[in-house]
Amino acid sequence: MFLDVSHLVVQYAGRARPAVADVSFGLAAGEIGVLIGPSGCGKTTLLRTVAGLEPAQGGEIRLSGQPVSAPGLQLPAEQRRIGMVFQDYALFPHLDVGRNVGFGLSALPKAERAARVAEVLELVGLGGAERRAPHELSGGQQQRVALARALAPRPQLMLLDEPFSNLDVELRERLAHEVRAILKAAKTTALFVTHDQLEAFAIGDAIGVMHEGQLHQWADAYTLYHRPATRFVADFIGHGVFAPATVSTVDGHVVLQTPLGPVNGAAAAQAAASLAQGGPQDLLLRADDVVHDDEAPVKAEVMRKAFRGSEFLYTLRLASGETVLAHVPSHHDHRIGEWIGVRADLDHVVMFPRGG
Ligand SMILES: Nc1ncnc2c1ncn2[C@@H]1O[C@H](COP(=O)(O)OP(=O)(O)OP(=O)(O)O)[C@@H](O)[C@H]1O
Repeated sequence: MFLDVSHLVVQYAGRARPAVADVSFGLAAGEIGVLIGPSGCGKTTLLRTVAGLEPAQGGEIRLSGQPVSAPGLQLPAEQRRIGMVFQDYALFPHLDVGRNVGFGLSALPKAERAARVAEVLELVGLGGAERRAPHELSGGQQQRVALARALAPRPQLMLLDEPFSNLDVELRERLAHEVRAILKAAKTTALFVTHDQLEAFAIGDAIGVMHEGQLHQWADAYTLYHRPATRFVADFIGHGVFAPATVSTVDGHVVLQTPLGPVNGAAAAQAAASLAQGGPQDLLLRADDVVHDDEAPVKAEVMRKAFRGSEFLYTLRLASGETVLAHVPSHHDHRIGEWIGVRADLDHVVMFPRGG
């Protein structure tokens, strides 16, 4: 692994619990990792510790095989060859774009510096912008200049902490894709922090979900969504609810009972196997497991709806009183208070012990 974080512990003085608690993960060279989690879960602390801006109390960080943080060792930030783009990492307002980008290149001869500045500006789509002043640029362009400035000295690792959080939603989504392309073109290994799932999915080769200092899962987006390792990850990623999982045998077949009616087949067999391990369990019902079907015998009342372009996210209440969420194509525009038919369409089941 190019970046190797192993059993890392970071605890602020006077705090009862560590901000980062026994966290381990790795990034291969050229890979982009994303840390995601609710406010206060320790993402920024972890990133700052990798950067060398916070001391670790335990564990090890290796960069390209070399320990940069270990018991008795904390390599200073400036010796780690790490580039950083932070939300509040503003450009120098009195320097033009070229001087901003060339800021970390003072060791290079003038001509080489100018060539490298031109090269990274080209990379971020701002070729020829050297003479422009930061205030003449849009927020998105300024962040691309900040990215160019961080990339210019050829860091071995890039760290980005919510670099788009001051920008509007549409621009954020576009920039997320652009930044991924730029980092890939620069063949840079990068670790990115966000609390926005769509941003994480757009950027990350691997995504780590953190909660209260712990890393619950480190996996690609597909695995996080479909095979969440813990109940917290299942709840945090995507839209869904938990319902009690029970199986029964009907005419010799195993049937999974859900609030949306019985489910047969592979999903039922999988649920039965999981329940056989003992103890009550809950079944995750994602919004895309709940299908609107006028013919379905189970009806649900539309409580809320959020328009998302191609689909609605409906919040539905069943006659049994339980709430479920459903993604429904947006041409099915039902009124609040209307009752619509719903059924479960489970490809596989995700279950966790109750109360876990
Ligand atoms: N300098 C500090 N001194 C003491 N405690 C701190 C310090 N910085 C952060 N903390 C605490 O450490 C925990 C993790 O904070 P951190 O900023 O790493 O979380 P985060 O996931 O990045 O949150 P956010 O998304 O809100 O930025 C929180 O409980 C926070 O209050």
